[in-house]
Amino acid sequence: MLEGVRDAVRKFLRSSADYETSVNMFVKELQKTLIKSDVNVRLVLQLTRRIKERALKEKPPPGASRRDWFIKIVYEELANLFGGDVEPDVKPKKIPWVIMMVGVQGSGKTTTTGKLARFYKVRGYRVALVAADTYRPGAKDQLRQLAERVGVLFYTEPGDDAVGIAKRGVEWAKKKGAEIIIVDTAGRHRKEADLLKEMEDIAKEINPDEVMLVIDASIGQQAKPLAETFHKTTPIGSIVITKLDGTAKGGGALSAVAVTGAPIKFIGTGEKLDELEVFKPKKFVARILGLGDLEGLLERLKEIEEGGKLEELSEKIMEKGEFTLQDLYYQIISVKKMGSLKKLLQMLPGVGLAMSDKILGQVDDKVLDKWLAILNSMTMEELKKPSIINRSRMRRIAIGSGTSVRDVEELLRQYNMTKKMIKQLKRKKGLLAKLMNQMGE
Ligand SMILES: Nc1nc2c(ncn2[C@@H]2O[C@H](COP(=O)(O)OP(=O)(O)OP(=O)(O)O)[C@@H](O)[C@H]2O)c(=O)[nH]1
Repeated sequence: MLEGVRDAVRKFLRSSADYETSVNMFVKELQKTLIKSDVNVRLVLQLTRRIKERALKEKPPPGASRRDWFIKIVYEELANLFGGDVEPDVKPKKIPWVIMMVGVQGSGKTTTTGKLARFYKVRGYRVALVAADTYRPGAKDQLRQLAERVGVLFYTEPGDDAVGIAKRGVEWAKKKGAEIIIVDTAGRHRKEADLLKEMEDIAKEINPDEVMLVIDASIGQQAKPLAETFHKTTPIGSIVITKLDGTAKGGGALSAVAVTGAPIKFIGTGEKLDELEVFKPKKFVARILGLGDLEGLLERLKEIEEGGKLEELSEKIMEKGEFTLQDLYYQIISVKKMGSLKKLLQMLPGVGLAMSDKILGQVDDKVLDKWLAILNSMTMEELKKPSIINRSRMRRIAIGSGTSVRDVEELLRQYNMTKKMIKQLKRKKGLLAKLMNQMGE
């Protein structure tokens, strides 16, 4: 789902067009993908307007590139679209905790009841399931089988007294010492009004601690009126969106529900019993954006924001005896934050060593800025593994940083020299330590 976003991010980070053009291109692709995923058009426009506004207004902290900062903005705004910075609380607030499952037929309600039983069982709770769907033939048996497979308590009765079954089931489960009691209810009746009435009656009788509404993701933005209808009858405590694995419309369902303010607690991502996830908007969006890239990027921005730990950085490098472009990058950023090139030269084994006295004389802050621009145009992978930087990558980096291929080559040459020196130093230190040890023996 939303694969288009990941592609757009990739294109954006690699694009050699200027910043504003790249932003506009990205925003257009984002709009297309979201609308295809059935996100409400008004929401999409609001979102992209905010992204553009922030992209033009916000200044990244020194050392961070505008492009990286832009991805951070997109990340935050998309997370907002899907519910913001919440991490749902799935721990029962008291014991026993009674959950009543509601939702239309076919939404995956019974399957989700089984998944929840498993979810809580593996977290150490004693779970009981109560089958009170007296309308769909086979629903009770389906739940009984799920209960057996998961290995939890199970209650039902023959007949169609849904309210009575629910009530007696909950009482029975409490007597059996169940800590989590989940009641499955019908998803269809001859008339919608009857279904809602039954829901209301069951809720009155068993007084659930949580009413959980199950929604099939493939209904897209129709999830909003559905959630509202159910909420009017019985206040909905939480929502599960199922079948996110099988539809392109998941983005629509998630954003539509997020707008209502009802917390989405879980998402279903497959038919198997363990395919249930606690829904965390930020984690979800990170996945959409392509987690690998994003992790590196957020890590970079965090380092930049914290910054200033020059000695630590240097110590780490000497300890490892290895020096990557990423190290160089962080060092330069820290130096920029401190604002003095002299300090850099005193403290950095990396850059300091790389610059012979002759070069030292020529170096000024402009060189640092140039290097920073070059490093900023590299991908995380390139920073960590500079050996992959071939001619075509060099060209891209040069264009992205507004420098020349020769500048990129020069930086790499200096870097390689430094790397060698650090290795030698490390070896020397190691030898020295060995010698000292032998002498001490
Ligand atoms: N791919 C996928 N399929 C799911 C998921 N959740 C449920 N299903 C499937 O959806 C179908 C309907 O699920 P049920 O649990 O039987 O439907 P229900 O909502 O309980 O129906 P009623 O009991 O009549 O209300 C089944 O084939 C499930 O395997 C999911 O997250 N992903």
